[in-house]
Amino acid sequence: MHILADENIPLVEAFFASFGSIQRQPGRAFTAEALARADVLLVRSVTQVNARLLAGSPVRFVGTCTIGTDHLDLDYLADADIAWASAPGCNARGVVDYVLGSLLALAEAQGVPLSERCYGVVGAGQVGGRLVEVLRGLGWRVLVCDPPRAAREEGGDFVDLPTILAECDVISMHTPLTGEGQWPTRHLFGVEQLARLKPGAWLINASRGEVVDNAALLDVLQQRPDLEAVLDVWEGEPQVDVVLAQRCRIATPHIAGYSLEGKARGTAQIYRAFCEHLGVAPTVSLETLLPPAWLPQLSLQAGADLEWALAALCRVVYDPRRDDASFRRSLVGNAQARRLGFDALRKHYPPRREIDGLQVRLQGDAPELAGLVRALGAELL
Ligand SMILES: NC(=O)c1ccc[n+]([C@@H]2O[C@H](COP(=O)([O-])OP(=O)(O)OC[C@H]3O[C@@H](n4cnc5c(N)ncnc54)[C@H](O)[C@@H]3O)[C@@H](O)[C@H]2O)c1
Ligand SMILES: O=C(O)[C@H](O)[C@H](O)COP(=O)(O)O
Repeated sequence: MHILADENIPLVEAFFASFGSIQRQPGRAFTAEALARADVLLVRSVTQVNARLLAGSPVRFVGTCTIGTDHLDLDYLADADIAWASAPGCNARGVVDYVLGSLLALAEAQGVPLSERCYGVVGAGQVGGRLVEVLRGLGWRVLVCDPPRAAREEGGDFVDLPTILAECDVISMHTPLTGEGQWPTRHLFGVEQLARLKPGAWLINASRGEVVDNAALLDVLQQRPDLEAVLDVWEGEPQVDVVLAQRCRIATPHIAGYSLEGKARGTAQIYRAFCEHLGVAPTVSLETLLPPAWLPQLSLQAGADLEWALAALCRVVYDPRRDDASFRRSLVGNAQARRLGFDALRKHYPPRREIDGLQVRLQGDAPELAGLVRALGAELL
C-alpha cells in the first residue's frame, strides 16, 4: 500500500508506517506522479479533493486531519466510491483558547470588563458548543444561534441571527462553510448583517474566511471606528487583504486550532478511521506519542481578582497576540511573498499546549476562583 500525505501532518509515520510506504509532499502541490501510485491520501484543509485531483488515481481512502470538510467534494467521493474520513472536534479546544485570548486582548485594548458583555455564538457544534460551555461557566451572558440544531432539538435555547446582531456585544462565528441547503453560511455576514452590528461590537471569525464577506467587513470597519474584528481565516487565503488585516485587532494565518494536541489528535482520529475502514484493530495510541505535559503547575491565592486570574491562566498557556505579531511582520513584499509567508508561519508553528491541561492549586477559601478554573476546564489540585 502507498500512502501520500501532506508534509504538514504530524505523526503520519508513527501511525501509518505499518500499512506500507509513505510519501510526503506539500498539500497545495501534490504531483500527478505521486497521486498515480497512491492508495491512500492524507490531507489538510489546503488541498481541494475533487475529480480534478483524483480522477484516474488508485486512491481508495481520503483522510483529512481537520474538522472542516469544505475542501472535499463529497459528492464526487461518493460517486467514485472513495471512502473518506475527517477528524471532528480534534482541534476544537485550540480554537476556544484562541477566542479566549482574543477576548482578553480586546478587553485590555478597550478597557471593557469581559463579564459585562453579551456574547453571541453562531454555530454551536464541536467548537462553538465548547466555547458556549466555557463562557457560560465563567458566568457570562451567552446567546446561541444554530438554526440546524434549533430545528432538531425541541425546546433548545437558541435565538436567530437578527437577535444576535441586535443584542450581542461580541459575536464569534463557528459554522461550517456551506453554499447550499437550508442554512447556507457563505457570506452569512454580508453587508446587511454587518450594518446591524451594535455600537462597539467585536466580531471574531475563526471558522472559514468565506463566512464573512471580507470586502463588506473592510468597508464597515473603515466607516465605523467603534467596531473591532479578530480574523484567523480569510476569503481567498493564503492571499490576505493587507488593509483588512491591518485594521483587525488580532489577525492570524489560520492557526486558531493549531495546538500541539489538536494537530496530533487529527492524525490519530484519521488513523482510527482508516483501521475501521480496513476492519483491523488500532495498535498505536496517541498517548504514547504526545510529548510530556510541560505546562507549569500554578498556585492562586484567595482574593485574587477574577479578570486578572483569567488572563493569567489563559496567557500562561497561549496568547494569540504572539501569532498576530508574527503575521503582521509577514505582511510585506509582493502578493506571492505574502502567500508564502502565510504558509510558512503555519508550517513552522511553535508548539502550543491547551488551557485545559493546566493544573491549579488554590490557597485559602476561594470558591469563585475554583469556578473560574473549572470553567476553563483546568484541573484543580
Ligand atoms: N481556524 C481554525 O483553525 C479552525 C479549527 C477548527 C475548525 N474550524 C472551522 O470552524 C467551524 C466550526 O467547526 P466545528 O467543528 O464546530 O463544526 P461542527 O460541524 O461541529 O459545528 C458547526 C455548527 O454550525 C451549525 N450551523 C450550520 N449552519 C449554520 C448557520 N447557517 N447558522 C448557524 N449555525 C449553523 C451546525 O448546526 C453545527 O452545530 C468549521 O468551519 C471548521 O472548519 C476552524
Ligand atoms: O478545519 C480545521 O480543522 C482547521 O481549520 C484546520 O486544521 C486548519 O489547518 P490546516 O488543515 O489548514 O493546516
